[in-house]
Amino acid sequence: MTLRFISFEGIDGAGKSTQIAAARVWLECRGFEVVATREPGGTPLGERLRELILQQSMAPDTEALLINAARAEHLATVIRPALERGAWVLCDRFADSTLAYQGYAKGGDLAQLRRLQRDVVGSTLPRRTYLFDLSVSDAAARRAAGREQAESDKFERAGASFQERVRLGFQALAAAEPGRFMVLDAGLPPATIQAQIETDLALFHAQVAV
Ligand SMILES: Nc1ncnc2c1ncn2[C@@H]1O[C@H](COP(=O)(O)OP(=O)(O)OP(=O)(O)O)[C@@H](O)[C@H]1O
Ligand SMILES: Cc1cn([C@H]2C[C@H](O)[C@@H](COP(=O)(O)O)O2)c(=O)[nH]c1=O
Repeated sequence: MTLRFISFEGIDGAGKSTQIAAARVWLECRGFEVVATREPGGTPLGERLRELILQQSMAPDTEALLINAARAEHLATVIRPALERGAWVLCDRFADSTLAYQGYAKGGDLAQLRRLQRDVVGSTLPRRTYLFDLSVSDAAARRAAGREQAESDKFERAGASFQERVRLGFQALAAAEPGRFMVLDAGLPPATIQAQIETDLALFHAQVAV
């Protein structure tokens, strides 16, 4: 059921949204339905929770529970129905972000976060995860060039050492599951990364089709 479920992960500003848009076009040109979505968010309720999660300071357990509440709604009303009708789901962040941000970067208990994840996500896990690996300074420069500071959220404002811990967290997650993760050098030009993803999607699509 999760064969066409793909997540895109990485620190803030690493280039995920840019490549999701390209992957969407690639798949749609081949006749597939694509649902491109994001976390936290992806549903009307999830987008309201996103505002709180990204802007409001809160206790660590509250944050993890709200993120997972948004995820439960997202899975029930968007992700699972899309996968069941055969659509591809391209998700801008999923459960790995919770382990990287709330776990590795904020110091949350990884075992507890994984238990919560198991309860909420069950077996609806991405079959492929593209990790956009980029230096914290390059990502910050991209964010600064791409938008006004006033639009930044609390995670982006948490500083370079926080983003560094997020990056290391993602690298640890990728090392533990090399079959699911494909680590991309997000410092390469967009067209190069797009070609790498398209090559991978072509192989991946062939496996799904048989
Ligand atoms: N490979 C790249 N090289 C240089 N700039 C890039 C590259 N990919 C994306 N960008 C630019 O960097 C900025 C951030 O890209 P994008 O929004 O795709 O990142 P993101 O990972 O989705 O960010 P966020 O996590 O903050 O939503 C944008 O201005 C985008 O045009
Ligand atoms: C899913 C998820 C997200 N976050 C953080 C990571 C980012 O800073 C924001 C989302 O912003 P983006 O522009 O959509 O990338 O939320 C988190 O801390 N934990 C999570 O599980």
